[in-house]
Amino acid sequence: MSDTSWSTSAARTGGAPGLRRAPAAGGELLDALLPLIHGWLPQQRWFSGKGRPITDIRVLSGTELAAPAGDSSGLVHLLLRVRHLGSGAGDTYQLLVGTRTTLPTSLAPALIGRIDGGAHDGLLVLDALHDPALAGRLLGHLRDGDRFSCLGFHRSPGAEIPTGLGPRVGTAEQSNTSVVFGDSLILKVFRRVSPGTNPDLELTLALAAAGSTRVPAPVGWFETVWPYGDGDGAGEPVTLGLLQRFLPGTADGWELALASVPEGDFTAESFLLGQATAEVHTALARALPVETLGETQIEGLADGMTARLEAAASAVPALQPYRTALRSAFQDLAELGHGGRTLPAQRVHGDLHLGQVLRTPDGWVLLDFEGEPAQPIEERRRPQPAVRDVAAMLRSFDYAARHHGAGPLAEAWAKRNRSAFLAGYATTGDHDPAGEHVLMRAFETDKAVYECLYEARHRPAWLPIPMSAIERLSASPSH
Ligand SMILES: Nc1ncnc2c1ncn2[C@@H]1O[C@H](COP(=O)(O)OP(=O)(O)O)[C@@H](O)[C@H]1O
Ligand SMILES: O=P(O)(O)O[C@H]1O[C@H](CO)[C@@H](O[C@H]2O[C@H](CO)[C@@H](O)[C@H](O)[C@H]2O)[C@H](O)[C@H]1O
Repeated sequence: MSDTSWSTSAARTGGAPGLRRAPAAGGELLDALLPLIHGWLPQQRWFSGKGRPITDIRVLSGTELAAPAGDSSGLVHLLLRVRHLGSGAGDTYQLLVGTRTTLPTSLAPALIGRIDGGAHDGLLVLDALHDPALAGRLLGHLRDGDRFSCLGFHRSPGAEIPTGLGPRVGTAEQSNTSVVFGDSLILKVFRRVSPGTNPDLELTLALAAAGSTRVPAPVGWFETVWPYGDGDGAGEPVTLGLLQRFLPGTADGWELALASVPEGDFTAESFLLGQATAEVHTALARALPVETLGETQIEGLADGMTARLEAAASAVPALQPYRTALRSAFQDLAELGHGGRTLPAQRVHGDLHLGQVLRTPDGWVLLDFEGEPAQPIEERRRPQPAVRDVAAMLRSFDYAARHHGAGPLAEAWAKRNRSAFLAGYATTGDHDPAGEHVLMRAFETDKAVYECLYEARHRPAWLPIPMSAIERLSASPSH
């Protein structure tokens, strides 16, 4: 299949990447697209730089995905480096941009803008994932295992990708964009990307290969090569999208839990969720490398948590009064190591919460193994104590309980479900985290600190939820 690509420079041009081999038409199209994207990008839910003025948008790579004969619409894959006032290297975003000469009314919400002047005057530019025909073309590339320059599409061995599946974009508030095809498949297109295989792909493939049914089966993926010619990550793979089986008619744990707060009985589900989490941990520990953390590594873990606390406290003033008390949770963790304790570490989910689990008729399924989106991929791929996920899920019960306000009933709901989850985990896992007070307090504190920063940035009205945990955790010593 032919392709036109505008790759990035391998050479250093004043420290910044630039375009190499830009065919006149391609370069012109990119020049015309960028001003439109500049205005559109900050309005997207997945754009993480909201509120910070954009100083610079640079095309790291632009690849045209050739159209089938007779199709006049264009499809261009872009990796864009966006920099903000006062920030360093910036973030890299993935866009799939469609071009059309006319636009049916139904596609109006997908419109990014209209090119005004030049060789492409009047061309309509749209978010291709919201255009069913263009999204269908992407699925076709996955089916056929196509390659366009560095952009490679893959179908999992033995997996089938049927034709004729109608696409629709998922409505969930997301960090990425997912397209559901005919209630059979779901394609998650990662929006903010970085060098390295995304753990969502890596762990899903590993779990499926191990025969686990606790993740939707991976069906395909597409990737490229990190387009910087120099510096960190040069030449590393970059995961761009993951196609999985869609599980229709399921409800996520957040919706189900909320429906039972504060008086309903959700404990049987929480117990099963604890079991499912432990099963996934066991499978991950068997399938992927494990480590034993000794004194120095445990100290490093505790130092990392302290550093996160300090960074969060500078950004969220409400955390300031609790800094000393919270630091003690991390000091106690370091003391475990000094006292000769070692900790098993393994690959984990990394951002487990009730919104990341689906209840199917056969039980709970875990989604989105990406880890915390703000962490570098290298960090997210590091083996860690499995209790990180356990503590994160406990936080989620607290969130659900307090979603409609605090009170004794909400508190009792959280307590019941946290205990049931821990009990379920202990019956299936190889250890009982409930007895690990120091570990649990350190990881729960670390998560609540992360949540304060997350909420302050994304949903300030929710900040009181993690802040109430901060109050509780700072008042309760580990011993
Ligand atoms: N395989 C699937 N089957 C059914 N629904 C899914 C599936 N994968 C994701 N979803 C739905 O899409 C939502 C977002 O998916 P997720 O992987 O968490 O994306 P993001 O990383 O953008 O948050 C989930 O909460 C769930 O409701
Ligand atoms: O789902 P994402 O991978 O985008 O994760 C981020 O957003 C989550 C919110 O959507 C956030 O989770 C926090 O809020 C949840 C309720 O909305 C709650 O269940 C979680 O326990 C709480 O941490 C997550 O932290 C963030 O990384």
